[in-house]
Amino acid sequence: MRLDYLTIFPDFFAPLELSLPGKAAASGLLDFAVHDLRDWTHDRHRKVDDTPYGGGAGMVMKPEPWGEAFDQLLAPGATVIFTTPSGEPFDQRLAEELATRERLVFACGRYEGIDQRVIDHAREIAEVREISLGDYVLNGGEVAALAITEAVVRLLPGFMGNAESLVEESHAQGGLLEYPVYTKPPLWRGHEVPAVLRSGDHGKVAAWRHEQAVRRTAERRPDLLAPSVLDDGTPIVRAT
Ligand SMILES: COc1cc(COC(=O)c2cn[nH]c2)cc(-c2cccnc2)c1
Repeated sequence: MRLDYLTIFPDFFAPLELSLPGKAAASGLLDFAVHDLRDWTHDRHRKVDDTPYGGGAGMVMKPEPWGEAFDQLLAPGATVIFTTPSGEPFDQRLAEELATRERLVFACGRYEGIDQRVIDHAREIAEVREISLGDYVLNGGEVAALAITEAVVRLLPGFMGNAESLVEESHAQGGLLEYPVYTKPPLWRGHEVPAVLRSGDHGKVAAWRHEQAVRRTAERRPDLLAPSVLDDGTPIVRAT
């Protein structure tokens, strides 16, 4: 998989040098490049933003630098990801879908956003996904791009040392939250490890873990348990 990042803060992605296992990058499993959007400006001030048509506070990112950057980066088969509060919600299912792509180009917006024509133009030449990390506003799309990168890359074959742990993870096991986990010592500051986990009875351990996952999900994320459609397929719309 090839990953490209377009940003006015390229240093934001320095952690990728640390976090993406060196062997993976070296073994050709993964290749990435960070690009400074200002490299596609031609004025003395390397201007990337301007005032919004229609007025209003803040600045909007100009279309020209993005267009020239895309001309260079959007090889056939690329998927462009705009990280934005107005995007589709990112979840494990979407991570699994993105992990099937050959090339992801992250377009990290700043200010009040990117001129809409950039997204409209990108849709004419590539697969485009507008993705939100959550219902909050960040100053830029870089943090979301890093989070999405980590969730996707760890799903690629050969990345997780112990592929078995991927299978067991929550949001993959029928959408239940993860059960509580324990390790040595058996007693710590007056807290004991649940006896069942030390019983050696794998059946009982599995049952206990499932029960804990269901209980935790019911307490913290009842929305994950509630059906979204009626038996006849009619979508259930919940009053918020
Ligand atoms: C303040 O307005 C914004 C902020 C951001 C930064 O990203 C987030 O805040 C975010 C991302 N996932 N959850 C929140 C991006 C855009 C934007 C980007 C592209 C096209 N259009 C708009 C706009």
